[in-house]
Formats: sequence, structure tokens, C-alpha cells
Amino acid sequence: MLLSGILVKLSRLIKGKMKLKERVALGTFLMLLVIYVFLLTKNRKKESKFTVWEAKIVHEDSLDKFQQEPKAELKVEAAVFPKQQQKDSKEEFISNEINRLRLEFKDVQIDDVKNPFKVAASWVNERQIYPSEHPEMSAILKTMSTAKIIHADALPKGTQIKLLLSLEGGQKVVFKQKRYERDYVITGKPYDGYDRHNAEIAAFHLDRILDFRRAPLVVGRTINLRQEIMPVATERLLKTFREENGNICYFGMCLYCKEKEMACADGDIMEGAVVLWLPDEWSVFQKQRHPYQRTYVDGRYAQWERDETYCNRVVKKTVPYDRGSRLLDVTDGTVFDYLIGNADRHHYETFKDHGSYVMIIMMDNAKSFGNPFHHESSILAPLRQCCILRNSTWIRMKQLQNGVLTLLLEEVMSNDPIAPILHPSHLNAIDIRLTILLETVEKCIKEHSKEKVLLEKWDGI
Ligand SMILES: Nc1ncnc2c1ncn2[C@@H]1O[C@H](COP(=O)(O)OP(=O)(O)OP(=O)(O)O)[C@@H](O)[C@H]1O
Ligand SMILES: [Mn+2]
Repeated sequence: MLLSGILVKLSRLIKGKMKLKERVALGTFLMLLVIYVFLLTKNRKKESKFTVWEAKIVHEDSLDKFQQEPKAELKVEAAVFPKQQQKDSKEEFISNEINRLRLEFKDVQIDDVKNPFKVAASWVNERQIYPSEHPEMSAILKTMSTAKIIHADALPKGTQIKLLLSLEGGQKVVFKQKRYERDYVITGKPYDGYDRHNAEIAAFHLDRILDFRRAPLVVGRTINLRQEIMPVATERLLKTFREENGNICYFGMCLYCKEKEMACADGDIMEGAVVLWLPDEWSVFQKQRHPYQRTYVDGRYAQWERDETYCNRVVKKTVPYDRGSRLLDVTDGTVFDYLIGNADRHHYETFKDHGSYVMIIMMDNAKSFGNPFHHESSILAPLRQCCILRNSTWIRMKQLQNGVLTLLLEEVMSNDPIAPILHPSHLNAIDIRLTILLETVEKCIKEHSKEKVLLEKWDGI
């Protein structure tokens, strides 16, 4: 209607039949039409700018690889193919991480790496047990898992049964033996049960995936106790050996080591995890009480359990948590321990006399993966109360959400000599726990701002 009216008017204008009044009205109308079309296209442009900005934020939060790409390119691509782009980056991230972390025990020749234990020893420094890129890892773990055992002793440190073995060449390893089947669920208090050998293995791989690099190297190993241990065992260890129903058992030497609670092999074959002993020059530790230590007494609560302001009031004002890397190591440790379900970080160790920048070593992760149906919220307390986290850890957590973490974990553990390492219910638990961790940090950000929560460096309050 409007269009035909305009056409009639235009033809009259051309034929010169239009009055002056009509000419003015038509001119005004056409001018308004031009202004309207101009404004419309301008708004469209604004809208598409917003879409680009939104897409960029999503990427910044999810994949830091993206941040390294030229921003201009990202803007265009993200606006045109936001979904596809995200998918591609996620797939690229996964395949890069698999390349970085994958272990090949079958194909690797031990000789490929000249002296694997020397390589492992050279890796250690005050902030890492191994580097981010570690192609020699397969050869090192394979050697740990297969090298001849030349000496075996009880390791009297700690509360749990474990052996200290020397491998050919003199390298020491701790052997933590199997006590439970993979589907056994530990109930009761969060720190109940014996050590879980498979948990020690899974925790090590999680440490690699998170790129913390603070856990000693661990691999599965089956040992013929009669042939490989008994002939080279010390007197004091051998004294704890018994035979029960055709199975070889031992109870070792430790605080809770009792004859009534022996660890028994399947016949002569004992499955376990071997943990690489740290090099001598890095084996003088400073052992410290964890600021979030439990009382281990029923009905008695620690300060942090009674007071949500404990971190701000006490921890953040106490050396060495008042500034520097230590408190960020504590909250990194919270992320790690919550994922693995470890509520037993009563003490921690650092390298003695290596400055205040030394890391918290994530040693002893065997009291984890006890109950996949329970997510122990008390483990979150340091993160919840201190509300600070390394920005790099946050970025990594975001990269690993939506099943990426468990996909990688399953993949990298699949070649361990005693795979499968974790029952699927534990992988499921990790996915749930990662979501809860992300929510915990998000809550902190909402309350205190991103700048105050996500840090590169903690300068104190
Ligand atoms: N790979 C290693 N390299 C060097 N020292 C180690 C290693 N593993 C264990 N240790 C030493 O042995 C101690 C006891 O080991 P671990 O913590 O694994 O035993 P535990 O019985 O679980 O102890 P706890 O009962 O206190 O938890 C450690 O605190 C550490 O000093
Ligand atoms: Mn322990």
C-alpha cells in the first residue's frame, strides 16, 4: 500500500503534475526513510560487535591457547563460527595434551634413554619434580617397573606398610602394596582405610595433567615376593613375612604395622605402586604441619573447622603464608586433594634450605580415591576461606572441564602395567568434583573480584 502510494506520487512528480506542498511532503518522507535505514544498519553493526566480544570472553575463560592467537583473527572467526571454533580448539587442546602426557611402555626401549634415573634426578628443582614436557617419562617409569630389585627393606617412616627397594644401579623406590580391589569403597571417616596403591598412581597422573609437577614419579608394578624380594630382603623385613592360605603376606615396620593386619599377595604375586625416591641432594625435607590439619579425634574440631574467618584472621598473617608462593601452593593442593578425595594432608614437606620459594611437594597421595560417592567438602576449606588461587590453575581447571580431565586421565593411565588404575565411578567423581571446585572459585570471584582471587603472586593483605 505504502509502496504503491509512493510510486504514484513519484510518477506524478516526474510528469510535473505535483503541487509544491506534495513535493515537500514526499521529500521529507524520503529523507526520513534514508535516516531510518542508516540507523538500522548502524545498530546491526553494534549488535555484531557485542557477539564478538561475548565469544571472545568465552574463549578467554576456556582455552588459554586462544589468548596466544592474534586477537583480530580471533574476533572475525569467533563471530562467524563461535561454536565450531570452540570445538576445534578443545580437540586441539586434547590432542596436544595426549601427545605431551601419553606413555608408551610396550614400544619404548629402555636403552632409548641412556640413564633414565639420572634424567629423573636432573629434573628436580625447588619448583618441580619433573618438567612440563617429559618425553623420557615412559623410559623412566618402565625402568622403575621392570628393573631388577637388588635390595629390599621395610620403610619405617609413617603409619602405613611400605617397602624401600633398591633397583639395579642403586636407585631407591618406595613400594606401596595393594590392599583393596578397584571397586572397594571406603566408608567412615574421610581419612579411614589403608593406603591405596592405585590412588598413588592416579594422583601422579593428575599432577601431570594439572601441570603442577609436584608429585614424585609413580608407576604400577607386580612383584614376585618369593623370587624378587625374599632373597634380597633385610633381616628385619623378612621377620615380618608369613604364609597364609598359600599366599605370602608381610606386615613391615611402621606406626600402625601389626601382624594382625598383614598385606597379602595373590600367591607369590604382589601388586603395588613404586614411587621414585627423590635424589639424595633433594632428600633433606622440612616437614611442616598443614595449616588445615585435622585433629583426628572424634568430636574435637580444629580452628579452621569452627571459624570461617580462620584464613583471613590467622593463616594470611602467619609466616610463611603471609606472602609469597606458599599459600598459593596450599590452595593448589586443595584443588588436587579435593579431586582425588584426600583428606589426610596432615603435614607437608618442602626441600630444606632451598629458599622461601620452594614448592609444597605432593608426596604421599595414597589415602585418596576411597569413596567415589562422597565428595568431602571439608577438603575445600582452604580455598573457600582464603579465596585465592593461582591464575594458571584456574585457567587449567577451565580447560579441563566438561569431561576433558577424565578423558585425559583415563588415556594416560591406560598403559600403566597394572591398568585399569581407577574404577569408572572414581572418574565420574572427578568430573563432579571439578565442577564443585569451579563453583567454589566462582563464588569467591563474585564476592571479592577476579583481581583479588586469581593471582600470579600473593603479596599479603
Ligand atoms: N619418594 C620419596 N622420596 C623421598 N622420601 C620419601 C619418598 N616417599 C616417602 N618419603 C619419606 O617417607 C615419609 C613417609 O612416607 P609416606 O608419607 O608416603 O608414608 P605414610 O605412611 O603414608 O605417612 P603418614 O602416615 O604420615 O601419612 C615421607 O614423609 C618422606 O619423608
Ligand atoms: Mn600417608
